[in-house]
Formats: sequence, structure tokens, C-alpha cells
Amino acid sequence: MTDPKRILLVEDDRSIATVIAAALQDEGFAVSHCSSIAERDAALSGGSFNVMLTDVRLGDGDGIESLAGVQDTHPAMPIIVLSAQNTLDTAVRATGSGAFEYFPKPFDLDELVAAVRQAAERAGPDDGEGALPNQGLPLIGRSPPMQDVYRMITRVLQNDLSVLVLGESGTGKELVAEAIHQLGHRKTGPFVALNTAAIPRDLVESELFGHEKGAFTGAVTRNIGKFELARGGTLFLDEIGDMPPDAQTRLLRALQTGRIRRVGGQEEIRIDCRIIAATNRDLSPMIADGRFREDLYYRINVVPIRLPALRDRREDIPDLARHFLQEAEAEGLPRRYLPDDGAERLSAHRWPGNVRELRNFMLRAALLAREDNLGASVIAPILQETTASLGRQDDTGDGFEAAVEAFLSSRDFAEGEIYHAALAAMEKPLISRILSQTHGNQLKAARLLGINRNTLRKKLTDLGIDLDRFS
Ligand SMILES: Nc1ncnc2c1ncn2[C@@H]1O[C@H](COP(=O)(O)OP(=O)(O)OP(=O)(O)O)[C@@H](O)[C@H]1O
Repeated sequence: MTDPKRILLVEDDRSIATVIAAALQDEGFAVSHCSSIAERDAALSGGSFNVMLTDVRLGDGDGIESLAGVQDTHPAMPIIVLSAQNTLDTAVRATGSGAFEYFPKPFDLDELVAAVRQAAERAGPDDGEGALPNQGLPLIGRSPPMQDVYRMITRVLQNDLSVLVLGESGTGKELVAEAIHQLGHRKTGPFVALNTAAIPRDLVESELFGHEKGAFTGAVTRNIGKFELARGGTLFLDEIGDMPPDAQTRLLRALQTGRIRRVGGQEEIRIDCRIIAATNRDLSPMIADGRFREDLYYRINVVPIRLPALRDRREDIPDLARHFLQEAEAEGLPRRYLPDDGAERLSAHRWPGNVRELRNFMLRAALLAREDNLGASVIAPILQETTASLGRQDDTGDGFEAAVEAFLSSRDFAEGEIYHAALAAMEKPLISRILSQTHGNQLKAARLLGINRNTLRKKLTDLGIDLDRFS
């Protein structure tokens, strides 16, 4: 097992501190507590921490105002701000000062713990200790599409070509970016991630490029941006498709000139990092209608790496599932085993949330199962319950099986009726769906469907489909 992640908790309310510390220790974190800015600074200079949690109002000063100094000396340590001043202003100040997350009090303890966990995962190497030894990044999967991914990864390790990682949510884009960093020639530098979708749109530029004190309302201190934090290492721009237009323009200029300026600043700063971007969106239609800059697309998409959806590499599911059971055990959950029939049951599932969904499911199954062997009969009900709670059908194939079951149990059928009734039940939503895609254009719809235009027209009448709905 790896050493526990270290958390510095700066909170002067004893009872709150006790509750938070207990919850974090339960999760396997090592927590150090202090209750003033002076104690905090002493702790930071004497030890290293993966994440800092801080209150705003402390006896000897303002927890936010003094954050800039902390960030200068501990750039890789995410900071989470807790505040009883539940105002927009505090939120703006907290995020404007570079905090990773902001929690107004009273906060949900589970959410806070989840944020700390996320921050600890994202944190760079421990402060003050230089780079951690490479822990080995397990990218699990031996399927042909993953072999292609590995091949692409090896091609970019010794250069700084811009990489664009594409794939549905949860397919492992961030993990691939981390792997490129940890295995590549910039591995001794930091790995810095920015998720464009996770921060307010008007803060994207200052997060990326930093800002000078007073650059905008709420910029109470100077903020060092991700480009500067990533110096010598890798900058991972997640959900690049969500980047607002102004930030796109500024990013393009930075990549073209190799230089940045902090928001509100004059000084030109040379960029020294590899860029890896990722998106789960299809950027082509966004380029076509002007939401994403084509010139930026070509800049970042020098080497595209496409991650397959999990359902397109089902042969990897057993290995992944067993890997996550080991991970669960390392996190203190009971030891569980996955026999072949359990693995088959998992492999039949569609996993729309991809590897992330499988991982969450395995942790959940490890926790909930009443026996150590997770055979099909153990997996099936947990799978059903989980998908039901997500409001989905447990669709094992392409969705039709579940629809067929639902249809058959919808009413009693007369003998000889089922086949035609089922096809008719499916025709209406299918044709409607395609018409909606073509905005009511029948010629296009008929072509897409592969049926004659007159046949389509007859079906519209027979099925009672109103064309006006689609135009
Ligand atoms: N090949 C893999 N082997 C082991 N774990 C994986 C693999 N792919 C993904 N994971 C795990 O699945 C989870 C989701 O992966 P990750 O965050 O990299 O996905 P993502 O594509 O970046 O998702 P999003 O688009 O939602 O940001 C993580 O816990 C990651 O460690």
C-alpha cells in the first residue's frame, strides 16, 4: 500500500476541525491540524502536504488573502477553501485566488471528503520532496484498440508534439495524459491539469495565464496560472471543447508565440511545457458553427489519440474489474474475487460511463456483496440496482433487449399478433427520431433510413406521425 496522502487542515473552530479530521482519517488520509496562519506557515515550511484545507476567517488574518504566498511556495498543492461567509464575494475571492475548490459552510461532509480525494489525486508530486518515484501508472487493457493507444503513446514520449486525447467520458483520457507525462522526457517536471468545464467561464483565462493583483474585481492577489505552474512539465487541458472563445484566442496566441502574459500584466513569460488536451465532444460541428477555432484545433491536434469506448473493448472488462477489486482492497474494503461467470455478466453490460462507471461499480460491489466471490448471481442484482438508481435500463446489448422485454410485458398479446405489433411499436419512434434529425426533410430521412420516399410517406399516414413537429 502507498503512504497515506497528507492533508493540512487550517481551521480555528475546534469542533468543525475535529469532525473534518475524523472523516478524512476514516478515508485513509493523514491529517495535520493547525488553527492560525502563523501555525499554518510553520507547518508548511516544516513538512510537505498533498492538499491544504483552510478556513477564511482565522484569528490572525484572512485565509484567502494569504493564499498567494502559499501558492508561490507550494504550487503543486491544491487548496480547498471553507467559509462561513456564504457570499458570492467569498466564492469569487476564493476561486480568483487560485483555490482548487470552495465550500460554503455548512457543507456536506461527504462532498468535502470527495473533493479532498479528487484534489489529492490531482496534486502534483508532494511539495518539498521533488518528484515522487514513479508509482507506475496502470493503464489496464490488452485489447487491440488499447494496443493502438499504447503505440501512439510511445510515439510522443521523447518529443513535445501537442497531443489531443479523444474519447467518451470515463474512457481514461486523463490517465493517458498522466501516462505520457510520467513516461516521457518531462517526467521530472510537474503535471498540471486544468478542467475547463469545471471552472466558471470568466475565470478560465486567469486560471490558465494567471493574473496580476487588481486585474479584475476579486483579483485581490497575484495568481500564478497553470502555464507557469507547469514549467518544465506537462499542462493537461481537459474538456478543451468547453473553452470560451476569448480564452481560445489567447491560448492560440500563446501556442503560436510560445509566450504568455498574466491577465492584467505586461511581462512576457516564456512557455516551457508540453500541452496535452482532451475532449469528449466531437469538435468538428463546433468548428463548423464557429464555437471552436479551427486554427486552435490544428495547433492542439498534432497527434490525436483516440480512446475506445469500453463497450468496444469488452475483452478488457475482466482485467479491469479485477484490477479495481484490488484497488478496493487496498482502500480497506474486503478482499473479493471475480469468477468467470461474474466477469461474463460484467462484459455483457454496456457501460455508458465507461471505465469510470465500471470502477465505481466494482468498488460498490466490493462493499455491498455478502460473499467474497462475485459470481453472476451476486453481480446481477447489484448491477440492476445501480442502473435503476441511474434511471437506466440494464442494457446488456445495444438497448433493444431491454426494450423488447418492456414491450412484451406492456400488455397481453393475441396469438399471431406479436411480431407485427412489435415492429409497429418500434417504427414510430424510429421514424420520428430520424425526421427530427433531418428537421422534417422526408427525402433525407428516407435516404438515411434506406426506404423509398413513398413508403415513408405512407408510413407517416399509417402511424399518424405529424410532420409539422419536426420543421
Ligand atoms: N485503462 C485503464 N486502466 C485502469 N484504470 C482506468 C483506465 N481507464 C480509465 N481508468 C480509470 O477510470 C476513471 C476515469 O478515467 P479518466 O478520469 O482518465 O477518464 P476521462 O476520459 O478523463 O473522463 P472525463 O472525460 O469524464 O474527464 C479513473 O479512475 C481512471 O483511473
